[in-house]
Amino acid sequence: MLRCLPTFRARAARAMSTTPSLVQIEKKDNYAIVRLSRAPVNSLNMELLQAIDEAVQSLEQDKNIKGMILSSTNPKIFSAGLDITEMYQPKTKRLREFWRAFQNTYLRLYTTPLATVAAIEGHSPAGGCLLAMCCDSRVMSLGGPLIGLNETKLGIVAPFWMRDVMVNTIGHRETEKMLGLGLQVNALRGKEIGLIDEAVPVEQVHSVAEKLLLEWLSIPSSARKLTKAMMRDETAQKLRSRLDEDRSNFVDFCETDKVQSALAGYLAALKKKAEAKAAK
Ligand SMILES: CCCCC/C=C\CCCC/C=C/C(=O)SCCNC(=O)CCNC(=O)[C@H](O)C(C)(C)COP(=O)(O)OP(=O)(O)OC[C@H]1O[C@@H](n2cnc3c(N)ncnc32)[C@H](O)[C@@H]1OP(=O)(O)O
Repeated sequence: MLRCLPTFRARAARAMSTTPSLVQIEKKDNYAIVRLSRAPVNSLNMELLQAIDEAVQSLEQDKNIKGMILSSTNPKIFSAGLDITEMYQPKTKRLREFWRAFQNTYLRLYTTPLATVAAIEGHSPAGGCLLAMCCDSRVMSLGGPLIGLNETKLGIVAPFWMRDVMVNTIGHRETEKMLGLGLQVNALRGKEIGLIDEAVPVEQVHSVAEKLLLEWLSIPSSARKLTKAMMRDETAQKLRSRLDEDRSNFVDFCETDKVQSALAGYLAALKKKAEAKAAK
């Protein structure tokens, strides 16, 4: 048995070196930094969504961990949102499972008793914006990066629960404009409308995120958790009571010719842009 151990260790090490983790977890004293790590742009495919859900769940079960900072290994991109290739020319079974993973990740992150801060160094459109809005606070870097729910610009519609989270964050009228026009804003504008709590130079994003997290963690734990639940459970419950219906709506909507051709056009535009960038 003892002689088997090095072989087992070597195999495990080999497996780790060949299977890059989609989410990196770095534990500090009483909190963890969770870094999205799916190259090139952290687009949220089913496996990344599941990995985020599992990461948060495992931290919830660690009695030493009270909070987390959600971040990215790519300083230019927090997350490019849902992986469009999951929705384009999909297989129905996978599409349903993909949406289930998105629902689960949202519910986990929005209602986790952990204190959560999003450290947004780079772009954060659509699903990326949702992940950030699920956190208790958001810090974003000044300059180029943009954040927002841009779905309408792709010819698709965000589900009611993405809208609800935005309404809870920035209010009804700002959501009406952001969502309807598919707007993305920079950190300064984000701060003006309450989408972002702190807009700072990129090199300060992590230290300010830590400061905000420690502020949440300075509140007596049970009072903080019960208040979070009081603020968020009603919104989460709305989806929990309609999970199947929401999945069916998504699958039906996604499989329409109109949505498929909108997604084809958007993917082609992204590809063209990437090719032009590579040619420079
Ligand atoms: C009524 C009932 C309603 C039910 C629900 C119905 C519908 C569903 C709605 C669901 C809600 C949707 C949420 C979403 O999240 S949709 C995704 C929206 N995301 C975006 O629009 C972002 C698109 N990407 C970009 O804008 C840029 O890529 C960037 C993130 C700003 C990064 O720019 P840059 O660094 O210049 O990188 P590239 O553009 O060159 O991209 C590199 C490669 O990555 C590919 N890519 C980018 N984003 C995605 C994505 N979201 N999914 C898949 N792939 C993506 C890109 O094509 C490049 O690939 P290549 O290197 O192979 O060419």
